[in-house]
Amino acid sequence: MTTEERITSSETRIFKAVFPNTTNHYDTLFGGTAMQLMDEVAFITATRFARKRVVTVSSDKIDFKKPIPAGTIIELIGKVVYVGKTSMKVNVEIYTEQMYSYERERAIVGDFTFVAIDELKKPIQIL
Ligand SMILES: CCCCCCCCCCCCCCCC(=O)SCCNC(=O)CCNC(=O)[C@H](O)C(C)(C)COP(=O)(O)OP(=O)(O)OC[C@H]1O[C@@H](n2cnc3c(N)ncnc32)[C@H](O)[C@@H]1OP(=O)(O)O
Repeated sequence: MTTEERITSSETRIFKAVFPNTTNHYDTLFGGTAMQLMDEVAFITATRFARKRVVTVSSDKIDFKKPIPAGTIIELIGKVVYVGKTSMKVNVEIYTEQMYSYERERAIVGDFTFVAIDELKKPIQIL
């Protein structure tokens, strides 16, 4: 499989409903919860790309562009955007969808870098 094919096949999408137990006093999704979900989808994307153990080494700027209200559906999309020697960068977007209409908008975006490691937790080549 080419690197491009691996990038395409490892693209990962997760849907969640935003319930009140994940919201703050503004009735919108907690920023920390959003970041945990983003790390999770990024981790799954990186693992599906590399098919090796990976750990998060860094998260880049995360932009919270729109609030995510309780009672909406969110879609998280993880995509590998850079492959280095032992590291790779995964871009994660969160889209908000209204439950009872087709209204949809991009709410949060950020990048996460992972390093592939061996049994001794030392960096190893991604490919
Ligand atoms: C009970 C139920 C609870 C449920 C709840 C569910 C929650 C569900 C969440 C799931 C989410 C899962 C997520 C799991 C993932 C972790 O949680 S992992 C835990 C957090 N991460 C760690 O502990 C990693 C700690 N760091 C390390 O161990 C070491 O730094 C590493 C990563 C092995 C790297 O070792 P190093 O000696 O620094 O490596 P070095 O050779 O200098 O660099 C290696 C590569 O990394 C790059 N790099 C190094 N530092 C950086 C940096 N700061 N920025 C960018 N690139 C960097 C280098 O450029 C190099 O890249 P290449 O040129 O080779 O491509």
